[in-house]
Amino acid sequence: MTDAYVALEGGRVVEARARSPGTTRGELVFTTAYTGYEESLTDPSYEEQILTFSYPLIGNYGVREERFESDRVHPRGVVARDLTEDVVEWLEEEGVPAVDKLDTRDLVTEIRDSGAMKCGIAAGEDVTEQDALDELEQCEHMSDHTEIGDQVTTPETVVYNEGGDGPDVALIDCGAKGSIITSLVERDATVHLMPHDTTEAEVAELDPDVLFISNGPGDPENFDQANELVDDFVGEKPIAGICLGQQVVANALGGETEKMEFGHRGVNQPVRDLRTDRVVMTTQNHGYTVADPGDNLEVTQINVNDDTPEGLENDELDIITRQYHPEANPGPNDSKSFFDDVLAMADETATTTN
Ligand SMILES: NC(=O)CC[C@H](N)C(=O)O
Repeated sequence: MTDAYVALEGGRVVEARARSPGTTRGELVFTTAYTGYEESLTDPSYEEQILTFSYPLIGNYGVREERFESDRVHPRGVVARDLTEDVVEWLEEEGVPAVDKLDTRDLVTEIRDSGAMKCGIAAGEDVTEQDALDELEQCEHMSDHTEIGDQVTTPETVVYNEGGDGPDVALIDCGAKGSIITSLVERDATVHLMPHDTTEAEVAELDPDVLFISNGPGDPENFDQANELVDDFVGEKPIAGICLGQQVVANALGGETEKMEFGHRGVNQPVRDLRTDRVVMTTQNHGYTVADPGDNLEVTQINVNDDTPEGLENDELDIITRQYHPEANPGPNDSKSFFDDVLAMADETATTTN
């Protein structure tokens, strides 16, 4: 019996099985990752999106809190071929609707052909096709979620590894994954996780060794204050960024971002470093990209599949950003040395100014 419906932009409705009941809406995206469902489901970058897993069986090794990237599930809904009881229980507790028993290959192919799309879901006893279409009708474009930063940021500054021997990092929380904090703390940095709307005066008072803009959901143009901070501190402090962070840094320094067709979504995205000519496999989940890096940033890494910028740098101004996720979780650890490079910029500045 059909007790769930997935309505796609354009009006097509796909039948499914309800697992975690409810109605929901969001931008329909996918991940091709075959592991790491706990990490993906707790990644704040999926806020206001519905996540489709293309790998057919999700939940086969349980749900463990130590693998979470934040303290809650962020996608508005979950779609998979088969979800295990463990995952369903978790999603029910979190109040996040989930459906399975539908052809996810077909869904992902449709997203790849038509681009990221709006989606409405209705799941549970007595729901109708119309309920899913009503949700779809109310679904907003990602770029219209102008206050999305408020939904994912820390309400106040939190300090990790206070008194550590390494540099002080002001990590501007646009929806930061926990593994970014862990990667810095493992290198003995002190991380000051600060709200996305932190002011220039607040950062100046802290006087960190590095300004780091985190990953995050939605359109980078909706993170005005993070953009301002980059503009305020460029040339004064080393600057780093991951994913949305790279996009914000580019926008702040005269570049431009744009929405991609369906984004980069998986844990096997090949990236070429143009300085060393080496290729690494990377984790990615982004729907916007830097269309023009502007005059201040050199493109040092590109995506092998479509040549889009994956790394931006300015050696003189001490800026280094990545479009992919060096912190992994999920995905390969090939580019963890990014964090060493970030902290080395801080050490160099400390040596030259002392
Ligand atoms: N993971 C991220 O930080 C995603 C960045 C941005 N929200 C995008 O979709 O492009």
